Amino acid sequence: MHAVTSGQAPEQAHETVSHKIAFIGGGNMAQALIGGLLAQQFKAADITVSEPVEALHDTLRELGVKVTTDNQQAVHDARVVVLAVKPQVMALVLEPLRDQFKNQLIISIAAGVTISTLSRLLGNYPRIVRAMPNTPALIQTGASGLYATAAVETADRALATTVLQAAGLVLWVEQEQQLDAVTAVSGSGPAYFFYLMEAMIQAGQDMGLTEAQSKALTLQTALGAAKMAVNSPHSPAQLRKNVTSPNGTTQAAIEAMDATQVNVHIQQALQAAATRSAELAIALEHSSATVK
Ligand SMILES: NC(=O)C1=CN([C@@H]2O[C@H](COP(=O)(O)OP(=O)(O)OC[C@H]3O[C@@H](n4cnc5c(N)ncnc54)[C@H](O)[C@@H]3O)[C@@H](O)[C@H]2O)C=CC1
Ligand SMILES: O=C(O)[C@@H]1CCC=N1
Repeated sequence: MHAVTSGQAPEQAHETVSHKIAFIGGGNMAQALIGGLLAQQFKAADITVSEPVEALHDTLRELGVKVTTDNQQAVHDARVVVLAVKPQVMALVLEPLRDQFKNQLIISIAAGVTISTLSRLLGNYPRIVRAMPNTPALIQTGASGLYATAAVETADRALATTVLQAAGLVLWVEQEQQLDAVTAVSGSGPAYFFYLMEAMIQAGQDMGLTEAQSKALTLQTALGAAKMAVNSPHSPAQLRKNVTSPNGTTQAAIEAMDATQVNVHIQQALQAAATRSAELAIALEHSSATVK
């Protein structure tokens, strides 16, 4: 795995980029990515979202983008098409689009849907990049893993990098299978930190803080720890040791976590995410039917 680019908002943030981008699906992840694009160098007028759920249209229109329910219309003039629907409906969504792609770069963000499945569903269309972003894209603090076959040209790779870089860190992987690990670590990753926050907020309340107090302390601590880990020359392991005074309170907490093998459980949880990503790939590989 190698980094093509890293860091947060790109340096050229205020230059306008004029590429027509169509999103098929306007749900959570599409909205997060659009938030990143709009905060960077992309124009709302160049973005079209096709979303069948009318209840989402007002939210999408508030972003300033064009909204439609017609997937074919959305992709027609686009330079980039982002497939942002659930893996389980990808086959149904792509079937009517099969003959609609001429020069568009397709970026699929669907977990576990392989390039070969996408290409097959689109009649061997070659210009496809798979990406696995995450929801902090909304605040340009996302992390995306990208993969494309050797058939995808440098210019298309660069364009995919530009689009996803508007959301934060971009890493290209050299093997498609590595996207299962990316999905487990960063795609689903925000949920693990939110889970830890939930548990810490509850623990603070159980020990006598109000919910507001416990939440404020937990969130600021998460922010501080993340910023330290990103900016420090030391590893997370060293930073943890720095907090841990001999026979102190942190040692008591870490010993309690080690006693119940919290680290092993976290590794098992990420493995479950990667396994599910691989399962989706297998289920969709030969089928055009929906998958559970
Ligand atoms: N939510 C997350 O944190 C991440 C999600 N992903 C991937 O992004 C994709 C979308 O996930 P979410 O945004 O969370 O789901 P979501 O359910 O919020 O959004 C999917 C949208 O697709 C729309 N849709 C359904 N059928 C459609 C059709 N025929 N044509 C156009 N749109 C249609 C739905 O109405 C829905 O609004 C999934 O494939 C997921 O694996 C990837 C990275 C992170
Ligand atoms: O839970 C999911 O399937 C999606 C993919 C990564 C994050 N959310």
